[in-house]
Amino acid sequence: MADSTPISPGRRLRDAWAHGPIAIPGVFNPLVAKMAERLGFHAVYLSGGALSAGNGVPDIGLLALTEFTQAAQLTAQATTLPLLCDADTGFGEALNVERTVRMFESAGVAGIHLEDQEMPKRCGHLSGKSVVSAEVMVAKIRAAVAAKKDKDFVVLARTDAKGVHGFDDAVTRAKMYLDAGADGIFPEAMESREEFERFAKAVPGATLLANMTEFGKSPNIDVKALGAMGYRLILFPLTAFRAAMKTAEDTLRDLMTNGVQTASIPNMQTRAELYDVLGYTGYEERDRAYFGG
Ligand SMILES: C[C@](O)(C(=O)O)[C@H](CC(=O)O)C(=O)O
Ligand SMILES: [Mg+2]
Repeated sequence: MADSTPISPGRRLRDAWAHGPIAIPGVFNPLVAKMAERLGFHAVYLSGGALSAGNGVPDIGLLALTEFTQAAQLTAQATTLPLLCDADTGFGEALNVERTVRMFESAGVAGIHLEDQEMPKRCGHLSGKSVVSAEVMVAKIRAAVAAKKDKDFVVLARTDAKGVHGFDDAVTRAKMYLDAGADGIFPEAMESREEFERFAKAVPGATLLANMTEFGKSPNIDVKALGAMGYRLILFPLTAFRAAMKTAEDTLRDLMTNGVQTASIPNMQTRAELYDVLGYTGYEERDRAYFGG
């Protein structure tokens, strides 16, 4: 008899990168997740930076775990794609991390990344960060691995150590984090193509994530080239967010200046396009069918 167990989100994320490398776009709301699915992406990402900025606060660990998991749940429900979530520093210490993992997992998320920054954390591409000891981070990873119900739920360890203690410490930490049970490593803020390459060689065989955020310390490298270096998950955390915010500002400026939005209309998603992504007609058809029509 065929196994009817549904494939878990974590399993789907692992399967996606096994065929990888995959581009994982940050989706700053559930509608954007639907768009990404339609465009053929294999996974989507909930960025702490975008979630924070979208709610009007900087990315320094101000939003609560429940605010993250609520956004994650709505996003996961909007798409069949596996959702990778930013879990910042885990919302506390090792015991908090247990609960963090349980909450993200029950929100329907495929996996998270946890970072080794000290609070208040900041964007990994800013200077002046500090990191906790490797031992503290190892404890958090052990707690995360112990807490997951689905063995395929993905726990990636991000190290911000490169910008604090240098490249070698990032490599040492990566190895410790893998030994502690992390499924892969996110080396934050590599500063050149050569550093991305060197890191991949220093941690052979590991599942690696490359963060292609804009206006930071890393160069923008394409998915194919990063794949050839050994990276499997290529993150574009704020790409669509930054573009959308720029368009929003331009549109509001146009309206403010001209008292009418006509010039901005060509930049807009149309009503028909919106309803198409939402599957609006399907709702109407089902409603009629429930009434026997
Ligand atoms: C990946 C990241 O953690 C995020 O929240 O999206 C950020 C991205 C950014 O601020 O550019 C980070 O790299 O710290
Ligand atoms: Mg973040």
